[in-house]
Amino acid sequence: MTTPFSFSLGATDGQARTGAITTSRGTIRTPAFMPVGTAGTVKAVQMRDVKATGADIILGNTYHLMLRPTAERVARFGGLHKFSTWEGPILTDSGGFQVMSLSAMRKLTEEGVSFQSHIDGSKHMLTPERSIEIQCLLGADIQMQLDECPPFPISEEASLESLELSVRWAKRSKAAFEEIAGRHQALYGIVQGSVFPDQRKRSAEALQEIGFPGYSVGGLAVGEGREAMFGVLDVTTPLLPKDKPRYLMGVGKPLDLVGAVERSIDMFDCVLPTRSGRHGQAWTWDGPLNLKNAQFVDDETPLDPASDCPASRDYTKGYLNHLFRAGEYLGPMLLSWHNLDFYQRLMAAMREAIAEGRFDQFAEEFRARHRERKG
Ligand SMILES: CCOC(=O)Nc1nc2cc3nc(NC)[nH]c3cc2c(=O)[nH]1
Repeated sequence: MTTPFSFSLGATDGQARTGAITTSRGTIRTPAFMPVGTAGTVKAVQMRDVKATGADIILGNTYHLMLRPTAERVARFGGLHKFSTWEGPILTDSGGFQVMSLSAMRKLTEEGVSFQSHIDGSKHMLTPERSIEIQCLLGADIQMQLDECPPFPISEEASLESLELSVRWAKRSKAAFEEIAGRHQALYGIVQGSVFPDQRKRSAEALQEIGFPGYSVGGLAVGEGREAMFGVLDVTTPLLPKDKPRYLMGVGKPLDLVGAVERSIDMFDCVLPTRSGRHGQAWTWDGPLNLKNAQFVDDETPLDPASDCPASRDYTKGYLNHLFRAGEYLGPMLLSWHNLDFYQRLMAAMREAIAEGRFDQFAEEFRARHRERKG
């Protein structure tokens, strides 16, 4: 655990950029997509297969793991890497977003968030300090400050109050992190301010005052829509230091990823490839396919013959259709695996296009080909 966290910028092409994040557990090629490993598992996909798709880093959720099996038990197993057998870098969230979206009886105060577990109703308190303690017990290489993700829409004054709280929690998170984290670990600040440009500026400046090795853009992908999200990125990313990674949380569909890379985002996480895969939706260069659809019953072609991922190359759409109609476990397993492989191929294609100075052309061709809705 000696290699300190560092980010080196590679090629740039307009606002888009490539880079490499060095951690003590390996290098992350950016722009990067992080498969979501909510409860210490990327649902229905083995870690060796997640790695085979090209993922350099996965995400773990503090809220889920603190409730079950608890952070202390994961620590007794040697941390989340050993427990889950994922040997590469792990990023954990701070738990705030999921407490607000999953737990019951939650009460938010200056101190933190008290809530009842959605699993067994047990009472818990998440403070900036406790969130950092949990993320350190898990052994996360990249950690998040505890923040408040405001609902959308929200009034300007309520949004300002929320971002000010998140800034105070950023300070407390960093103080706690400096007390107990290792030099190989990094803590990101989270920019809030909803859809208000002046508030995004205020949040970005306040966080840089505190100083972080990376910055997340929070408060997005909460129903504001693609154009409003891009609009917030247009005003926010230019305010952030160019030599530090920018992470857009909870995003997104392939067209969201392309548009956000175009607006200089370096890191993404989203449950979409795995969650939609479990329900029969396959993501492809031409757009999403619902493999349960009758049109695929006799389809003898694979999802992507050009891929080296067995799930994309070795199975016909007709077989996948059959698996989902029969309710077979292998259906969600193969489609989650394929979707993760497609997402990594998209990220690799974007990294290559940026490095070769042809990202605009790539984005234009992708947007022309990738039909999100039929017709
Ligand atoms: C992943 C690290 O996140 C945090 O610790 N806080 C945080 N998480 C978010 C997750 C989000 N997911 C979506 N859409 C699916 N939007 C999100 C926003 C946040 C956020 O503001 N703050």
